[in-house]
Amino acid sequence: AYFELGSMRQKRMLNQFRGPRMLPVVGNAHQMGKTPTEILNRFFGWWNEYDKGNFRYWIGYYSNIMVTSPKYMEFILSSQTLISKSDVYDLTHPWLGLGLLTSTGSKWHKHRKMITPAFHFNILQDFHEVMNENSSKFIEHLRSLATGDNIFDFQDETHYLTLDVICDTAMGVSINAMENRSSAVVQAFKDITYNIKMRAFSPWKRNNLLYRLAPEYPKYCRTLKTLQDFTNEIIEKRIEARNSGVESKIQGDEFSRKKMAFLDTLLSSTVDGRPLTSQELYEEVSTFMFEGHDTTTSGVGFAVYLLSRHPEEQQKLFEEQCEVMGDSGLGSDATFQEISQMKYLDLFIKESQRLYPSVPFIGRFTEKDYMIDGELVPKGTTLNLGLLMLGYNDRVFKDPHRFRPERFEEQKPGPFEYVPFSAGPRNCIGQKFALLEIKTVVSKIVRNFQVLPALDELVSKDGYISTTLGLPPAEKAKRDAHIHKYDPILSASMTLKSENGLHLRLKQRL
Ligand code: HEM
Repeated sequence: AYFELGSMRQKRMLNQFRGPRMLPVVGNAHQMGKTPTEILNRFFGWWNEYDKGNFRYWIGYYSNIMVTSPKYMEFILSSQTLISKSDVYDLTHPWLGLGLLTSTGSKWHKHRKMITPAFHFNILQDFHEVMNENSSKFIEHLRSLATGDNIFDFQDETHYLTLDVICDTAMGVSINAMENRSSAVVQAFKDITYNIKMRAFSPWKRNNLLYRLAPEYPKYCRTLKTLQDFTNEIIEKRIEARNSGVESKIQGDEFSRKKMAFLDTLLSSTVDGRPLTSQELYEEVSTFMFEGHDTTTSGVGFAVYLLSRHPEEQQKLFEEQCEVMGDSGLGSDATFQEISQMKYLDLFIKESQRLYPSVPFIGRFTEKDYMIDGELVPKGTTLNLGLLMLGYNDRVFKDPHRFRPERFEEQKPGPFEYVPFSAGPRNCIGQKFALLEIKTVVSKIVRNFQVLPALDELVSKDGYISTTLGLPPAEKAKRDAHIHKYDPILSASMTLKSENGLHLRLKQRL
């Protein structure tokens, strides 16, 4: 009775929205599905049913609106007040606390202003050196895997690369994850990101109290402690080194790099006229560690996945590399400027983020009533912004299941019709960093290897992707017949590493 009475006003207001019929107490929870794939299919099913617009659904007494209309996107993403995150972000709190991603109100405003200069053009150029160094190492490692018809899990390998890049740029230390992959810290980073995503899709494990009963809970606590100790120790050492003025003098030491790590920017910054507290430093550095490597892993992974399925587009990319780098420059590092000249690569990454955005959904929570596009959205509503769905809207992207990078040249989507990095004041602060890293790695891969799927028959024959997300049921059934166990995106979800991984083969070009 308490919950029913408490949600009466919301129910009355939300009835104006289209959405599936709900049952008492459970709402629509019984229809959601259990696995990430089932959940995504359910969302796409409703989205098609409600004419590719917004729809509301209830999980028990929690009201949700799936937002995909550009007008709503614009209102929400441009708002300076509707910036509180939905409860799914609470899953990151034990690790990240309240850093830039999860904080709200004046803390977020002040920290955003303070952190913005950390992505200044000059700093990004220094970071590009780190990206180049690490991707060269990565290429050498891939070379050792590119023997004969060897099949390996590409996503898994990429994870270590992006971890090395973010550790060096965020904290100024090298953990050499590519070589020390079994170290406790490296595994801890890997485990915690998997854990957060897995819990987001699991209604029971999402609950903190119930999660304590899960068999993996003790391991989760150990992982958390490993990460907290590691990050706090780096911060302490960095502060000590700064205080004693020995930063640049220790030869061969992990603190000897001259470039400015993100942590250094934080240590030289102030909020309300005071330096950041240890807790604030910890929260922001950890946020960057999380946001800065998992997203780029899937960014590189999905781009390379598409390379393997679409040989014509791969060839076009290779030709562009020859043009920009010159035949004799194919083995060298691309400069910042050369990367910006790679126009087809830019289109290719845009198209891969349309189909497989690294961040498929983002969430907000209304702390008061909002009037959006003539509709009253009541206080206490969770707004799930379906960035993933935007890419499959055939009113914006003609023939959306077709992989065609050129589409971004021919017709630009509106400012709120394609937003893989979000938009407005709370957009991705690391967008330029991310694109630079993804392009640096992909450009090197294309120059050095021909990327092939695990099995030849997985190559797309008609330019269409094999993912069935968003297709009407009849077409979906037709394509389902071609699903192959090696295809990671079909066999699992967009966001969770599948049981099969992203299996590829490489043939050396250089
Ligand atoms: C392909 C790569 C990436 C994608 C697609 C991506 C996407 C996004 C999206 C959609 C948001 C909005 C989240 C929300 O509103 O809840 C976001 C926020 C954020 N991103 Fe990224 N991101 C990427 C890489 C990075 C990198 C490399 C960094 C750091 C080096 C980074 C740091 C952040 C931070 C700190 C926020 C929170 C910003 C704020 O709330 O003010 N991201 N990102």
